[in-house]
Amino acid sequence: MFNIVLVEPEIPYNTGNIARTCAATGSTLHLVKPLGFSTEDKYLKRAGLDYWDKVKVIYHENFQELKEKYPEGRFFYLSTKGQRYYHEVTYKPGDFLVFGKETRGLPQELLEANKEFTFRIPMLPQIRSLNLSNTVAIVVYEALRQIQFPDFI
Ligand SMILES: C[S@@+](CC[C@H](N)C(=O)[O-])C[C@H]1O[C@@H](n2cnc3c(N)ncnc32)[C@H](O)[C@@H]1O
Repeated sequence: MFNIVLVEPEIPYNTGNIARTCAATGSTLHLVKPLGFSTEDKYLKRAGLDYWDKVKVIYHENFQELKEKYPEGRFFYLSTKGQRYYHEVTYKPGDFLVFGKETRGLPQELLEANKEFTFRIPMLPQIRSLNLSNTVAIVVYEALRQIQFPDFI
């Protein structure tokens, strides 16, 4: 349905939680290397529970490689630096929702090159950022709401 892209994720239980969200929403999970953990990590597996076999996971050596694989893809970048809100996008099935690493977010040059496709989730001003796995859930469920949760119960 949607494509969730994690660029260089660092914390295994975040990626495990996100894998569970992907299983629940029929989203494909794209993991862009380098990863900050082993794919055998016990926290990664535990956070994803027994849902791992229900998720399509695709690994990419770097972000450029991923973009070249999907030349027709529509890419939306999630960052605290986005000038517009995430719910202002009109999402379509197959869209790529791109999230940054826990410590540093998405690379500055990627954000600079994609300003008009970069969106933020509103927060009170004194807060630096939301947890990565929470942002994925917020955005993918907004995207699904817009397409009216096809086949969901
Ligand atoms: C913990 S945050 C990274 C924090 C980093 N200092 C920054 O400002 O980007 C990890 C990722 O979660 C997503 N994220 C967290 N809070 C967000 C927000 N309010 N709006 C949009 N994306 C957010 C972004 O994709 C970000 O790259």
